Amino acid sequence: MMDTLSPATRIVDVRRSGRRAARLAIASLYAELALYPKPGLVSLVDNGSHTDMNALTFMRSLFSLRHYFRLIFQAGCNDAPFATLKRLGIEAEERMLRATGGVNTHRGAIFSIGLLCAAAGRACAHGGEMTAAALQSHLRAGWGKELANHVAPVNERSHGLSAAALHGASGARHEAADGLPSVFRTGLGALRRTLAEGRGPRQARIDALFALMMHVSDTNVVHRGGPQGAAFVRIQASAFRHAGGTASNGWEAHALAIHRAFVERNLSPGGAADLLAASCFVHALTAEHER
Ligand SMILES: CC(C)(COP(=O)(O)OP(=O)(O)OC[C@H]1O[C@@H](n2cnc3c(N)ncnc32)[C@H](O[C@H]2O[C@H](COP(=O)(O)OP(=O)(O)OP(=O)(O)O)[C@@H](O)[C@H]2O)[C@@H]1O)[C@@H](O)C(=O)NCCC(=O)NCCS
Ligand SMILES: Nc1ncnc2[nH]cnc12
Repeated sequence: MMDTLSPATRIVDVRRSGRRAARLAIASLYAELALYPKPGLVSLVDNGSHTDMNALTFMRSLFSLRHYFRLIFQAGCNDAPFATLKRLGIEAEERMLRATGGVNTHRGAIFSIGLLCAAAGRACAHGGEMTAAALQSHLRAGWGKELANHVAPVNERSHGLSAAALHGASGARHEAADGLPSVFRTGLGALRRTLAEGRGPRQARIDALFALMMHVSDTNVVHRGGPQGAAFVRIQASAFRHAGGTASNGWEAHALAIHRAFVERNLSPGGAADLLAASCFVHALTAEHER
């Protein structure tokens, strides 16, 4: 679509879009935190399988990211190189750690939702409708090659890389290198299906989380519970979904029982939680163009 806006109007439009994207990113992180029951994960009700963080830790963390998402959106508008995104991501991680007293709450979300904000900025600058397909296309066209190289960096250590080395878990790096299929296919698909069946946002987010837990190679789960823990998560998520998910009358008691089973086993699907927030972000950002 030809750009018919004047340069001054374009600048205002991009700034307004960046602020909107940042608001939606923070709102999506809060929507994930507030969802309950969420197997093994921190919510406003309890701390799940975590002794090092609670809802306040997550609130401090998401508030510390309010400028980051707007800045990385603007970097995307300017077609910034991956090195710029990486610098913004590392600076955001440092602010997150200062806000949480050193606890890793949103490292994965800084990565996945940060990349989506950059893709949104690129889509905004190139014009055209902000659809999910356009977002995924701009993510791949903008930084696909660098993300493919980001899969196994040298001289870095992390829980995710050790889970990959020890157990072959693929994690956030592979997810992004593949164009975030868990967001654009699994998470977004589950959100849309449940809403189309007439159930509300809470049920849609629960169904999306369990779909993600079934399909995602989550390095948090492998880091904490090894391959056996990962198998347990998949089996429980599959059982919930085969019982009908939130279409089943007893879904809440079933989800609560799974939450308690994960806590007993110290399991926490933090990767699936991040991807749920990322799916909620894409759904909100593209809603007006996907009718
Ligand atoms: C690419 C990075 C995310 C680094 O990835 P890597 O795997 O090397 O490093 P980790 O530190 O392990 O972070 C991975 C986090 O990503 C989330 N995650 C896991 N699996 C997936 C997946 N399949 N798809 C997407 N995301 C995934 C997950 O993050 C969430 O869980 C963490 C909280 O849970 P917890 O159990 O407490 O985690 P820990 O503290 O590690 O364990 P304990 O000590 O408590 O037992 C929290 O991070 C949530 O967000 C994984 O933890 C990226 O960070 C990177 O490369 N950064 C450098 C900057 C950069 O390049 N940025 C690019 C542009 S934005
Ligand atoms: N609610 C949550 N609990 C634990 N880890 C998480 N990672 C992202 N969201 C999380």
